[in-house]
Amino acid sequence: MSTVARFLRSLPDSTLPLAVRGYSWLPDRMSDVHGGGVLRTRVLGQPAIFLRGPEAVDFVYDEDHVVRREALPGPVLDTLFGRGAVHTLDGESHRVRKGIFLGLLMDERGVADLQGRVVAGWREWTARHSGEEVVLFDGVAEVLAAAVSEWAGLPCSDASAAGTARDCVAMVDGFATPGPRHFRARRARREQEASLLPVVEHARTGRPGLADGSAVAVLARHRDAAGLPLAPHTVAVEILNVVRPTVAIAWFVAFAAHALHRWPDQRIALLTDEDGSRARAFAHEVRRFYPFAPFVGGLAWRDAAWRGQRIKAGTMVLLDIFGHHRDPAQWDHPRRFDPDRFLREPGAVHRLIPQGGGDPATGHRCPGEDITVTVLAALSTELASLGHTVPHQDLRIPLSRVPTLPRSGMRIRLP
Ligand code: HEM
Repeated sequence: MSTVARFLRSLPDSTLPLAVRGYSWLPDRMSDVHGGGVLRTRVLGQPAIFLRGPEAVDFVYDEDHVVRREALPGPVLDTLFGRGAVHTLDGESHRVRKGIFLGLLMDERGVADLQGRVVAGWREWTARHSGEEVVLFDGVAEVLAAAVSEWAGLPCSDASAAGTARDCVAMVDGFATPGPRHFRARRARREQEASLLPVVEHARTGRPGLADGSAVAVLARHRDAAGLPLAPHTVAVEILNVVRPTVAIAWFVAFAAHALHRWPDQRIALLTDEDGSRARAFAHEVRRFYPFAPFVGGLAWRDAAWRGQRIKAGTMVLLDIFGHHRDPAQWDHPRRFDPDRFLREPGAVHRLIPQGGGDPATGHRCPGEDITVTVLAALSTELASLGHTVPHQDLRIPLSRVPTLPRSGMRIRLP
């Protein structure tokens, strides 16, 4: 065995401390290298290297260094993304599949249509529960599930929206943790995938009223270069890759309510927003300041080097998202909640990586960023003008939990 191989084998496995300490585990352990950070360890028994810094973003999003096939562990596929998802593809097959998502999710009119449905659903929900004390996170997840289901072309009722919201939240909540939350996530995915198979079948045999441009129609009727359709299970997986992350915007909305409560001046800023720029800056700062996706990455497919660090083929290469957004080398006063940083320096938005880095058209960066920012900005503005009160509750955000939330789920009393 070579010296390098012996060194890699001797590294401690960090899976357990990572699961126990969550977001707070990594930043303390990164050692600084000029212009970035690095940590060598093992995750799930595999050699892994965590990287941080702008050049690390470029490195991780270069397919010449890092690939996705066989990179994502089974427990993440069976909960968060689904087997055969776009997240697991490389090269030409990724480009073709990603093209479907770019067309569906980055079309301006489509984004505006979804935003309109979300805001209408929100107003209806706040009116229906007027005077009640509600858990904002749960309510918003249902509003988002109903809006995105209809928008995507899924048959939808109040009851099915509640079930979709519950299952999508479970899939996100349980992907990074062992135990009951993880088993709930697996069951939620199994049940949602199974319930979508007849929907795919129906879309293929000509469901009356199904809009041609909807996610269900486009994915179900897609033909690859050889003229072959996607397997029904793959279509179900990819429909969920539209619905689930849209429901997950509820995490950011709960954080937005937390920020408006903690820094009331922000409410005034949103109420006096004339052109929507403050609301978007606020949405960006919520995505920077509050923790959500902890890291992303893949596998080094050949020996490579980053800033003098040798990376052997087969090493997991992970980009530290949480640390990136708190790095004083990249952000002035990173621990200050300051949406104006994006108004003072509009280019700062390009340093954000809460939904991955690089170019969504050519790499794995999230194609749902426009939707996320648009919906989050709209609901933040709705919250600012709602006139709700925030009852006494536990608003601490535990960093040991991934994903995390204010402990109370953010309870508010509606006017
Ligand atoms: C809650 C807000 C969201 C967060 C935090 C988020 C985060 C992410 C992250 C970290 C990635 C992985 C990037 C990588 O692998 O390098 C990703 C990919 C993806 N996201 Fe999002 N996302 C969000 C919202 C959305 C929405 C609203 C949609 C669709 C409507 C969406 C659809 C996708 C898809 C399809 C991919 C796979 C892209 C690929 O592999 O090429 N996401 N997202």
